[in-house]
Order: sequence, then C-alpha cells, then structure tokens
Amino acid sequence: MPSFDERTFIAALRGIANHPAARGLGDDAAALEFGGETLILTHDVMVEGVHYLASQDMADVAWKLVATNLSDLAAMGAQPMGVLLGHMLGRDDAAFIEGLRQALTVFGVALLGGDTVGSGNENTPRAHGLTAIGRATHTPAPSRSGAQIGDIIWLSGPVGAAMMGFEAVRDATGEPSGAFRRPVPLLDEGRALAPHVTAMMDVSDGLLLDATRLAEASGVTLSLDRMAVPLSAPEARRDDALRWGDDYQLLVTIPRGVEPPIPMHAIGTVVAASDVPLLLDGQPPALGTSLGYEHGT
Ligand SMILES: Nc1ncnc2c1ncn2[C@@H]1O[C@H](COP(=O)(O)OP(=O)(O)OP(=O)(O)O)[C@@H](O)[C@H]1O
Ligand SMILES: Cc1ncc(C[n+]2csc(CCOP(=O)(O)O)c2C)c(N)n1
Ligand SMILES: [Mg+2]
Repeated sequence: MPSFDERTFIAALRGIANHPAARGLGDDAAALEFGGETLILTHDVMVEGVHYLASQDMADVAWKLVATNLSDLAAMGAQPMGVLLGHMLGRDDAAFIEGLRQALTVFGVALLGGDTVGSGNENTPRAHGLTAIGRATHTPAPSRSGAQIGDIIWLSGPVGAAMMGFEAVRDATGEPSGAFRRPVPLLDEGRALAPHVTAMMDVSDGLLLDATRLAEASGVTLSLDRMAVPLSAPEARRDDALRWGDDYQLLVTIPRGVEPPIPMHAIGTVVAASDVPLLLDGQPPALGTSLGYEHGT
C-alpha cells in the first residue's frame, strides 16, 4: 500500500499550492490569468491495470487520455487549445498514435509537445500523462465551490454506461463498450452551462463521491433523489452506477427557477450544511461504504 491515499496526498499538497490560479487544488483545473485571458490547465494520468485493461486497444487508451483531460476543461467552460503528452513506450505505439490523432482531430486540439521514455522493464505497468490547455470562455471560470442553498442540482446525462462497457470489455461479451473505451468530453455543454451555474464539475470518480466533493468545496450539503438520477445500466445496478465513475457527465448547481440552457436532469437540491455533505433520499449514505473511486484506498 502507498504511504498516503489520494485524498491525504492532495490535502498535503494544498499547503504548497498557494498561487491563486491553483484554486486551492479544489477544482477540475487551474485557472491562470494571462494576457487578459484565463488559461485553463489540467493534467491527468492513466495507468495500465488501473484505468485500462492490458488487453485493450491502445488507440482507445490514447483517445480516453485526451477525452478525460478535455472533460476537465469542459467542467471549467473552457475551449481546448492544445495538449502535451507524457508517453511511456510499449506495445502498439502506432495504434496509440492513431488514437491520439483521431481524438485531437475530432476535438480540434493541437499536439504541442511532451516527453517520451522507456519503461526500463517490460513488466512495469505503463503510465500515460497528458496536460491539456484551454482558454476560459466565461470568467470567472466556474468552480466547485459556488453552490448556494436552494440551488437545483442538475446532471447532464446518465451514469452507468462506462461501468457496463468496462464489464463488457473485461468479460469479452461483445456488449456495447464505447462509453468506457471512448468517452466524449462535454465541451459544448460545459461552455453553454458556464455562465449559468453556481458550481460545476465533471463526474469522473462516481456521482456520489464527486457530489460529496462539490458539497465540501461549497460548504453545503447536496441532497440527491436516488431515483431521479438517469441510468444507463440495468435498474438492479443503480447503486453501483452511482459509484463507479468514468461517465464524464457534468454535475452543476443552478439557482432555483433558472432553466439550464441545454437539456439536463434535475437530481436534487442544495441544502444547508449538516454533519454530512451528501444525503441520498434524505439519508446519509451508509457509513463505511465507498462512494466512488479513490486511488490508494
Ligand atoms: N499530484 C498532484 N499535484 C498537484 N495537484 C494535484 C495532484 N493531484 C491532484 N491534484 C489537484 O487536486 C485536485 C483534485 O484532483 P482530482 O484528480 O480529484 O481532480 P480531477 O482531475 O477533476 O479528477 P480526475 O483525476 O478523476 O479527472 C485538482 O485540482 C488537481 O489539479
Ligand atoms: C481496468 C479498469 N478498472 C477500473 C476502472 C474504473 N476506474 C479506474 S480509475 C477511475 C476514476 C477516474 O480515474 P482518475 O480519478 O484517476 O481520473 C475509474 C472509474 C477502469 N477505468 N479501468
Ligand atoms: Mg474532473
């Protein structure tokens, strides 16, 4: 086991991330004011065996690396500009480059640079890093910390498709798996929502965990209606789908009475902070159960 889990490590980093652009390491990306504009900067890593299966097509892995980073830009209402790739050489590098080319073409983003290394040992799981750079289309760029008591909580679409897709790939069932292999960042949606939201984030680690993070950042409690969450999985898997992650929907809060500018699903309301940041059908989630994906736990 690592010496720190993800949450503890990021909390320790907060002590040295004092620049205002870091936003206290509380948002999906940094927001750096520069030359009259706001640059939005994010970096995500994918690891073989953690984020993708060793059997997967490397073109899909490259696509997902781009898409997950662009999803963090979407959550800030940003327009992507370019990326820097950190690449560890290994099997199927030509396929990786083809998947990278496809994603950059589809999302209209430039490859600006990066770094390439060997693993040193072919049994070492591979890791792939990507930095994505965008420009804010609405300032201040939305944060996770602005939710207000009384706001309505909205979700851009269903959760559960990535979980089902993962199981299809893992078990080689031939069932649809595109949501897991090739997620699509909601860039247009993020830009449309940015001027209207009090808070916004993308849902990467599971709806319940990410909703908890938004609540904690905003100093409120999020009260979710379990059955109002749209599902792209069998109803019997609802509780798993609310926790699994990888769906890259946008989770936002908007003042009551304001209609979202795009179709969204109302899934709850923001209430005054209580001793728990999240209520599910009025109840705190059972103690000791996982709310989503956390590294190092
Ligand atoms: N190693 C690190 N160094 C500096 N900042 C970090 C590091 N790891 C995480 N952070 C920051 O902590 C915050 C939370 O990170 P987290 O990875 O949960 O967000 P995210 O990128 O939206 O999630 P995901 O990785 O699931 O896409 C972000 O602001 C991120 O920039
Ligand atoms: C092989 C395999 N097993 C499990 C999962 C599920 N998973 C892993 S990390 C993560 C959250 C996003 O990661 P991060 O927080 O690092 O951005 C999720 C949902 C997967 N994708 N692949
Ligand atoms: Mg995010």
